[in-house]
Amino acid sequence: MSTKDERIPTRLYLITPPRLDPAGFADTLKAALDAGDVASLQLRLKTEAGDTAPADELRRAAEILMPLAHARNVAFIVNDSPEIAREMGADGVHIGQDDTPYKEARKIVGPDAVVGVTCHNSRHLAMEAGEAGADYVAFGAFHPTDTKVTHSRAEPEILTWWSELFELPCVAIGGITVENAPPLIEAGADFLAVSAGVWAHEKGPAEAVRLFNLLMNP
Ligand SMILES: Cc1ncc(COP(=O)(O)OP(=O)(O)O)c(N)n1
Ligand SMILES: Cc1ncsc1CCOP(=O)(O)O
Ligand SMILES: [Mg+2]
Repeated sequence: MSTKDERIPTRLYLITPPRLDPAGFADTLKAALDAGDVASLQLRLKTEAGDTAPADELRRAAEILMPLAHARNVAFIVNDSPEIAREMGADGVHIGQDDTPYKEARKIVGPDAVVGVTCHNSRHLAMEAGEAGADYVAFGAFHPTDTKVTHSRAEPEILTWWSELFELPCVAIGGITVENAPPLIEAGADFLAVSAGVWAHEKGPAEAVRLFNLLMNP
């Protein structure tokens, strides 16, 4: 087991707000991505009812926001839709347990794209996803969140368990803020997936990205 010092630093995985005007969001996104290291940006657009946003909305947002991410060497991940991920030339897709099954998603996006899988607080789901060929597993929710209705609560121990047993990266998600992030970093999260903790930060998204980076690269 690597000691904390030897570990590759945890990195930030930003999740867009669930509803946005891509043209109006562009400057906010640029400022956030310019404020510190960000590994990836997930386009996660939802209807008021919580369903995946219509394809044309995903396409328009990707057309505007993906170039901003790529210009800063930030991977662009589409949530829910492997078809849109492939069509728009995104770096990958994130799928949950109620989305396109992994094997089908992989067939659509191809072998070189990133496919991430929601595993809630389940060791079994994570081992299943890893075995199937997922590029990362995501555990959560670690804290209460208003961004998504969640039914499972994960504890930091699952990050340590995963990191000590497997090479595959693990992502922590759910209500993560600058204040509650340290135990998740210590526990072994390779990435912190954050939405409101950045976009709704009292000092603005850019400052939130700067503060998260201070935690991860002290
Ligand atoms: C990195 C990451 N982890 C988990 C999720 C949740 O995905 P899912 O369970 O499919 O729920 P929705 O986000 O689609 O509402 C995620 N999007 N990203
Ligand atoms: C998509 C998702 N999956 C589990 S919690 C969550 C919401 C993440 O957003 P926030 O960082 O605002 O809690
Ligand atoms: Mg989903």
